[in-house]
Amino acid sequence: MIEIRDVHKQFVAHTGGGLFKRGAKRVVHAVQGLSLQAADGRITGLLGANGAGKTTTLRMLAGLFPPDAGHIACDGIVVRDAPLKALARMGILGDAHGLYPRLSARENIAYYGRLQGMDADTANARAETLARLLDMQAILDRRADGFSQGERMKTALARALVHDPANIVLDEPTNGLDVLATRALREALRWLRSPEGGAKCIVFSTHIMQEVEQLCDEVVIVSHGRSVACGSVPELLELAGEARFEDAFVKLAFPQEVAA
Ligand SMILES: Nc1ncnc2c1ncn2[C@@H]1O[C@H](COP(=O)(O)OP(=O)(O)OP(=O)(O)O)[C@@H](O)[C@H]1O
Repeated sequence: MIEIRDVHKQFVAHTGGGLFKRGAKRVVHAVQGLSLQAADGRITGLLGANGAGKTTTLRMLAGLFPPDAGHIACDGIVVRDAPLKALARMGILGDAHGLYPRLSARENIAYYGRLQGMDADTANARAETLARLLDMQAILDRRADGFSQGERMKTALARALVHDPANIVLDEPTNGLDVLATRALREALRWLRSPEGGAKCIVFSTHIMQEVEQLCDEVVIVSHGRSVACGSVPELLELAGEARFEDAFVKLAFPQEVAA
């Protein structure tokens, strides 16, 4: 279970300037009041436009930097207080997949297993199981350099799942994937959500409506760093009084623009 409560984060960005001139500083309010509650055995989508604050939120959940304010916990463990303990309960697929190019897919996966404290045989057996789940047996013993985008994503996802975490966090996982790879990923996520797949708590960010409609049990709409609405797709349609989800999203995420 993942709980994010009223989280805030601002950055100082440098604007303008030049080779010999300092630019001005500008405060960017990347996240300014975002909350999310993701339960086990459910897929929760963080849906927002470009720059809405999704990646920043997921990076704080992954303990990469702390929030300025607010509460982030995984299975009751506060990420800020015990990041390693919280991370051990999460499998994270970030926006950069960062595979070791000289290692095979199997070695990339097993190496992460070893870092998670698994012995070599267990890590290797787990790589085989995940290769079957993600339909990547054909590339398991190929070196990662030269992998396609879809092959890189599958390897990175298998690596994130090697320690069989109860919580799975994915940042825009279908970015750059073709229709078959996207469908395969959806299938894998549905299985991981099911009781046979471990009833995982799955959180992913996206700006793609179709993905949310097809996968999510719960959607949190993020706009300008804030969570502005949450619920199932039918609940959000009802809340917005719209028949199409895209129209509901625009109405809930950008009410001023719609009214103008
Ligand atoms: N390190 C940083 N320094 C300055 N500004 C940042 C930094 N990281 C993020 N931002 C800004 O914070 C805002 C939110 O960015 P974020 O990457 O979280 O959005 P997002 O919803 O993931 O967008 P996208 O869908 O385009 O990836 C943006 O305006 C971004 O420019």
